[in-house]
Amino acid sequence: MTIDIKSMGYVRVSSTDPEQWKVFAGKVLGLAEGRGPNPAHQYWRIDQVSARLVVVPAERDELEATGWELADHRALQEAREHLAKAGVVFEEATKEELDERRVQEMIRFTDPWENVFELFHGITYEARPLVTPYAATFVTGDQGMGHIVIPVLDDVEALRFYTDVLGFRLRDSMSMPGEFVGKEPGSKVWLRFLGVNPRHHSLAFLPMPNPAKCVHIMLEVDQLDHVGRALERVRKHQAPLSATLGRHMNDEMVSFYVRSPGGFDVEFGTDGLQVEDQKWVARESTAVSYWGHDFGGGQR
Ligand SMILES: Cc1ccc(O)c(O)c1CC[C@@H]1C(=O)CC[C@]2(C)C(=O)CC[C@@H]12
Ligand SMILES: [Fe+2]
Repeated sequence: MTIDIKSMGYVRVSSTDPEQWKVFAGKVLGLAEGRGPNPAHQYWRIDQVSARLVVVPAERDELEATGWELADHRALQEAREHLAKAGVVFEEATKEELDERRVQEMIRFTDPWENVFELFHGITYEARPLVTPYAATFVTGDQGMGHIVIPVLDDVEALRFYTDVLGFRLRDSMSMPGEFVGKEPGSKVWLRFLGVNPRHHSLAFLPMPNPAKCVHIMLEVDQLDHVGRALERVRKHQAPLSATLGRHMNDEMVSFYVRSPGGFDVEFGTDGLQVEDQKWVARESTAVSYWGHDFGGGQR
C-alpha cells in the first residue's frame, strides 16, 4: 500500500511583484485569466480546472506549494494513514484554504527539504469554455498540469521518500559530477525523474539548494507551432531565456526554458513521451538532450 497520486494538480507561487507575473503568465506563457475567491490573487487556467497556477502577493519570490490530485475521499484517507505510518507529520487544510483552492479536502506536509506538498481531491472545474490568449491548447487530462523539478539535499533519501512514502515511480535517472554540488571529485549525484500517470515524469529532483524552492515547472502544449509562438513572445517581452529550444533524451520533449519572475524557470514544451507502467523500464539517460537546450541561453 502506498499513496495513489493521480497527477500534479496545481502550483502556488509567492510573489513580491504580481504585476510582473501578470505579464509573464498572460502575455509570455499565454495562460488564461481565471477568477477566484481572493481579488488580490491571480488564478491562471490552462484547462477546465478553475485554477492551475495561483500567484499570491508575498514578501518573497518562491514556490509556495505544489498540489497533487487524488481520486476521492477514500484515497485521501488512505494517504493520511500511510503518511502517519511513515512518520510524516501533516496538517489538515482550514476552511479558508479549501475555499481558496476550491477543493473538497486537502492535507499539507513538507518533505525533508522544506518542499511543500498538498494532497487534495475534488477540485472545481468550469462550465465556461477555456479561451487562451494565443489559442494554444495545453496537454493535461490524465497527465495533469505538467511537471515540476524541486531541490533536495540528499538524492538517496529523496528517491526513497518520493517512491516509498509518496508512491512515485522511477522512470529515468541522470547523473551529474559531484563537484557540481560541492562533493568529492569523481563522485556522482543523481537527478531522478518520477511519474504517477502516462506523463513520463511529473516530479523530478535536483540535489542542489535553490532559493526559489523550485528548479522549474513544465507546461506542455499540443503543437510545435505554439512552442515557436511562445518563444517569439519571450523575445518580444525580453523575458530571460534560460535554455534554447531542444529535445530531451528521457521524455523526448521539445522545449525551451524561460526565467519566471519567481526566480525559477518555466519549461514550455510539446511532444512529450507517454509511458505505460506495465511496460516501462527505468533507465539512465546519458545526456540532457538529443539536441539543443543550451543552458547558456544561446550565448555559448
Ligand atoms: C535532463 C532533463 C530531462 C527532462 C526534463 O524535463 C528536464 O527538465 C531535464 C533538465 C533538468 C535540469 C534542469 O532543469 C536545470 C539545469 C540542469 C540541472 C542541468 O544543467 C542539466 C539538467 C538540467
Ligand atoms: Fe523539465
